[in-house]
Amino acid sequence: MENVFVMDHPLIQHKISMLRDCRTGTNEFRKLVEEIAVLMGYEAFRDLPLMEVEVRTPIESCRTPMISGKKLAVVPILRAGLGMVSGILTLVPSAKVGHIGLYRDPVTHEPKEYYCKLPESIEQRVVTVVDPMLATGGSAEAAVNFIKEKGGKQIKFLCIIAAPEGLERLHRSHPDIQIYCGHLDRGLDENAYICPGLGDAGDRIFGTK
Ligand SMILES: O=P(O)(O)OC[C@H]1O[C@H](OP(=O)(O)OP(=O)(O)O)[C@H](O)[C@@H]1O
Ligand SMILES: O=c1cc[nH]c(=O)[nH]1
Ligand SMILES: [Mg+2]
Repeated sequence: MENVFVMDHPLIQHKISMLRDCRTGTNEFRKLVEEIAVLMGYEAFRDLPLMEVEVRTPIESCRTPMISGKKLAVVPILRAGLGMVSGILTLVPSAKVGHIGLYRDPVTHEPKEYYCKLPESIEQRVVTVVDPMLATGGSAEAAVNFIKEKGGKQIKFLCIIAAPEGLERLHRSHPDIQIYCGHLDRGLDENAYICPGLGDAGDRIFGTK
């Protein structure tokens, strides 16, 4: 699928396996989510535009590439997406941070909005939406809808684990955005949880249940 990238890096796969393990506690889980976000961000930012700048080394002056003045924003889907923000900011520390609050209705599994605050001039930014889990795709689809309604144009979506159902829904609704998945799992169960998945990402990051 065009614009869909499933990661195959061994470090990402290894860390995802550790996340899945039900014996992995909150502290370690949170660290792993952050580390995976760094590794996924490294791949996802491959296409950031560069420009040549003049730099004087101790030897001589040269023209050398730096990230062009493109503005960046990272937008976690609350709560679980918060766990990936620090990893992305490690790579792009000057990015602005927006927040979109959504939770899944326990019966319909459709997303309910409770918060949305995005950085200014969103239309000029590369917007990286982060959420560890892409299950039915309802939350990601709604988040991208909000960002587009506010003018966002260049959007990337990063998830650690995707179900085929959610990936297809998000790609069908928003074929223009780039979707990066750490791993594509088998599918959803009757409660719309990803199988084998890792359980409830928000609860495991924040130690709630
Ligand atoms: O693709 P979907 O079917 O929409 O499911 C994925 C969403 O479910 C989880 O959030 P949850 O509703 O558990 O909220 P939380 O992060 O506050 O725990 C997850 O972090 C995604 O946002
Ligand atoms: O498996 C799932 C599905 C939705 N949200 C999660 O946190 N986990
Ligand atoms: Mg949750």
